[in-house]
Amino acid sequence: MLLKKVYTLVFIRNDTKILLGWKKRGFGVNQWNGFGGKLEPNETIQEAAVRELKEECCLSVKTADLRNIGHLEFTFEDDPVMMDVRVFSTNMYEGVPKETEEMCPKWFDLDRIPFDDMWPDDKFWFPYMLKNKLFYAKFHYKGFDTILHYNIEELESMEDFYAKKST
Ligand SMILES: COc1nc(N)nc2c1ncn2[C@H]1C[C@H](O)[C@@H](COP(=O)(O)OP(=O)(O)OP(=O)(O)O)O1
Repeated sequence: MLLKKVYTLVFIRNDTKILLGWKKRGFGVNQWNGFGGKLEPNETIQEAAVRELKEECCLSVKTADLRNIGHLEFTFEDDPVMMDVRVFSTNMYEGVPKETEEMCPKWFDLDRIPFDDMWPDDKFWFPYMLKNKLFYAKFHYKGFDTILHYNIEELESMEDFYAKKST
């Protein structure tokens, strides 16, 4: 049986650029990614997303300005934990991105995303995000470099997706 752990993943972007962070420690170290992490007790997913963004690159966002744009599930061979990742995006934020002990932020042009230095799954679902399509994707890894199989689908509505998932 799989144990589920919920994570957030936030992308700050506008029509031409996206903010990524270079992970300096922990899971996914030495790769670019969005900003996020595990939920703390008694925290909503949106609250966790806001907190992790602030902790990792010093930007402030309001929960109401976060748009849930996708859902990712990651499993790893011989590991009973499924990572359940809620993906958010916004162009509404306050502050200037700053390096922290966990992440070093940098803006990238949307046509120059550094996929060679990112999780291998990103190249499959980023195109949905960049075209403003909602998505649900599952990836099963062997180790951290090899995707054994995956599935990705476009969604009409995140609300309908979560409503169906909970039944
Ligand atoms: C496996 O593929 C993944 N791809 C992408 N793009 N992002 C992933 C993948 N697996 C995990 N993530 C995301 C989900 C989270 O945003 C972070 C991992 O969070 P982390 O382990 O750093 O959580 P924290 O609560 O910040 O951990 P600390 O206890 O170290 O602060 O990566």
